[in-house]
Amino acid sequence: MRMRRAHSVEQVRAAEATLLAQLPGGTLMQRAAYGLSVAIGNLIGFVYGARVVLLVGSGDNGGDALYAGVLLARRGASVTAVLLSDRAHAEGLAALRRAGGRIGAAEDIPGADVVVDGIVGIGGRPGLKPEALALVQLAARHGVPMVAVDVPSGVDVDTGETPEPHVRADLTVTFGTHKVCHLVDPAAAACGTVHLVDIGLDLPPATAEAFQAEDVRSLYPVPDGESDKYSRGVLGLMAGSAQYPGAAVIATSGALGGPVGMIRYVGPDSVAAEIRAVHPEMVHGEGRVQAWAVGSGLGQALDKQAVARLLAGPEPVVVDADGLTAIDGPVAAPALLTPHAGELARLLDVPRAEVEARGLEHARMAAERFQATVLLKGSTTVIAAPDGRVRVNTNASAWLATAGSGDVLAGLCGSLLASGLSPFDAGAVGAYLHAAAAHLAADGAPLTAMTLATHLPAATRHTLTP
Ligand SMILES: NC(=O)C1=CN([C@@H]2O[C@H](COP(=O)(O)OP(=O)(O)OC[C@H]3O[C@@H](n4cnc5c(N)ncnc54)[C@H](OP(=O)(O)O)[C@@H]3O)[C@@H](O)[C@H]2O)[C@@H](O)CC1
Ligand SMILES: [K+]
Repeated sequence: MRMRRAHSVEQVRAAEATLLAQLPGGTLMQRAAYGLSVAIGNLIGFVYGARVVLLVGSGDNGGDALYAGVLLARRGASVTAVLLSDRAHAEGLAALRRAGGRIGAAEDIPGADVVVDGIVGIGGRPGLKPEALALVQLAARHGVPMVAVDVPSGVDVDTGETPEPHVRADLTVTFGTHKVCHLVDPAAAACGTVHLVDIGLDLPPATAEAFQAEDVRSLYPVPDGESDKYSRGVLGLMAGSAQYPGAAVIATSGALGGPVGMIRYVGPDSVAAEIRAVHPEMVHGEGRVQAWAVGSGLGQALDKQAVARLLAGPEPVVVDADGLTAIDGPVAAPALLTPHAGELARLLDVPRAEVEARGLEHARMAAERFQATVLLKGSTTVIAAPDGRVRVNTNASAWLATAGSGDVLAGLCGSLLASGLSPFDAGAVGAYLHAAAAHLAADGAPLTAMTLATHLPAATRHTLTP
């Protein structure tokens, strides 16, 4: 499967307007409603005799729900529409009545087989009005599956933020393209499974992209017959300390689980000895490198000037953990910064809760301010380039939240940089493979950073094998 692309509401509206001008009225809504009705049937597993409740708001989102209701009613479903506005889509409502649907109320919800959220779509503001919220909560209390039309009503479509109450769907059926809220948490978590229905929109470059295996395959630096350890790339590692020697061991493991040909460690003898005990192939001491990974576990041993020299230098550099504290302005080197929410909050001097609530916005802000690619770690990892492009990684495993997991990622991303990927590509490929390794290693149970790192080759093999 190819990259999942998300577009902004503005982009969708523009593409829709072009197409609307070429097609008979109502065609797009019919395409959307047909895809929606099929997806609803697939979710509940039957249509004939199914009890379907539509929550219908004032706009075209409600119109989609009504026309999907028409198609389901024609196939033998019992369809009721709960109208949340006296301006519900008039033609859709008339068509539903003709197909045998009726106007319903809250008491239809507890016995329903599915509730369809047509409250608001891309025209919605965040939040639900009290009446809508009560209906949504009623469905949740009775465990009735919820299908969101286009987006779960109440989320912020263009940012993935959820400042107000919103729908939590089991399935979201969207049209034409993904929206940012389908890819970026916390809204993405409220979408359930996302099903995309093609309605023929001709779209510009995406606002955000989510990598799939095929995208990783097209970028991964696979060595060829001419490769040697130097041409595959040498990674300089400035990580770990007497205080945290393990971070250097783990980052080395992450790097060796990537495509790099050799690791040079720069740091104290005692830490080098610990790395060597696990990875005898590591080389200790300065020398030519194609990229740097700095920061993991430096603790009080952090030499800000040494990090600042790398940030000013020509080689690309991954900056993680303590290394991030050396950044106070635009970075000259091609750089990939890998903060978690707390570290990004410190970098931007804003409260952590703001970064957690509005990750995409803050990752973008930092990328622009520091002229570096910013990979913000989280349940969806956001990767923002200084030119405004955004990628998100949506296949994370909750087991990844374990000590040392970030050191593995920093090493892996460094390895990808040293092999020639740009910071933006290294971030996206690194985040994807890191998560893929976590799924393999955890397999539904806890994992450690070292097991995560040792599963990188298998995760890479799975991903690179079509
Ligand atoms: N674009 C496409 O390609 C296609 C689009 N299609 C469909 O159209 C949908 C967009 O429809 P839309 O433009 O009519 O807007 P929609 O989301 O139904 O909102 C309508 C009105 O709701 C109101 N409102 C706002 N916030 C609210 C809130 N929190 N709680 C309650 N009410 C709220 C506000 O009205 P106001 O309150 O300001 O009077 C607003 O004007 C799209 O998502 C997709 O499903 C497909 O049919 C085919 C192809
Ligand atoms: K909706």
